[in-house]
Amino acid sequence: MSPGLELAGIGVRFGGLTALDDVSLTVPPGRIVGVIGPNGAGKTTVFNVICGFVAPHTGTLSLGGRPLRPKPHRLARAGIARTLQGVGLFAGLTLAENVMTGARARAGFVSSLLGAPWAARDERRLRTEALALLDSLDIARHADALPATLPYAIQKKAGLARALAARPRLLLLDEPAGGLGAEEIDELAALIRDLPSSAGTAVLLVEHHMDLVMSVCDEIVVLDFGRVVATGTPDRVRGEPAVAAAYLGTEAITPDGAALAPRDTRLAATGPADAAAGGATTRDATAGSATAGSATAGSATAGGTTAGDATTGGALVDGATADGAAAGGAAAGGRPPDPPPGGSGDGVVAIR
Ligand SMILES: Nc1ncnc2c1ncn2[C@@H]1O[C@H](COP(=O)(O)OP(=O)(O)OP(=O)(O)O)[C@@H](O)[C@H]1O
Repeated sequence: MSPGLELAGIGVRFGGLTALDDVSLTVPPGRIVGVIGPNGAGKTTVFNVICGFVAPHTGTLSLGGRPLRPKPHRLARAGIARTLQGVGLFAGLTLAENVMTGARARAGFVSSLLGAPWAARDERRLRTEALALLDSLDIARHADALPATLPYAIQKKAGLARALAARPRLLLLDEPAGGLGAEEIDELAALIRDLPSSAGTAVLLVEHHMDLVMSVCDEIVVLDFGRVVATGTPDRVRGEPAVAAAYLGTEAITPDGAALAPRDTRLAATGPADAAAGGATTRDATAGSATAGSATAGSATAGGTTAGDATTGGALVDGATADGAAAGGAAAGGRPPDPPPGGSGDGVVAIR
């Protein structure tokens, strides 16, 4: 079996801020790997590297055994599909038409553009495929409705259908549980668990909802301050002290023996930008430290080197951007306080 996604030694800096530091992870075909970590840990940056919105300064990427040099507008051709944190459907297209855009991205259909004689047949085939996908997610009855007329959970499923229509080798799921209720999340978990086995797809999931992550992932990679602090099965990761430290701010020892200070007091000046920032943290300031926060945000903004920043959205299908949805890569900002131990509002549940 050909290898799936491999990231080796990926490093990303935004000015003086180290967003990713020597991050390595593998997602074999047919497996689901989750990336978790507190706010600002670097999860979205991992996705943005894979999608080509952010260029790493160290490390290599490969997909299917070949070097991956992602171009955001050609992701589907590279075998990658991504769902967005929001929904990101095209507002003016029906659900079926939205899903058809995913299939077009895969196949590079130009027949309809050219008015080729076989265009109508191609379109019928795409629609049949789209309806089958919507049916598999139990939303085919909404095929001809516009997204805005439907409940959020159905729009989310349609976003998933559109990504699947590209028949990706790698599926990136960006906080799929966001905005869903408990019952809908259970249903989503069942769908996600079925994805790789049915198509041999490698699935990389970024999600704050721990119950979902723990229930669907074969393996979990835990990031904190841009570093991998734990990797393993859900059961193993759950018991890692470094994970508790990352989420709860307790002192802990990483698997390689390095001491981790409580998260909110950790300082790590790494370069001129930090010096200019008056020795502020290399990451977002912690809650309650307004001075460090503005200094860090200032240095990051000044040094921001991404191709995407706040406008990296809508990269679900090649050449397509949907109604302004942002796929991450937000400009530097303060790191919101982490949820309290044992769970919080906003659907975020801490490790337990
Ligand atoms: N384009 C950018 N320019 C400058 N700094 C950035 C940029 N994108 C991300 N960062 C910073 O890099 C760090 C990692 O951000 P990232 O969005 O990857 O974290 P995250 O784990 O996805 O957080 P969240 O859970 O809040 O979405 C943060 O400190 C963030 O402010």
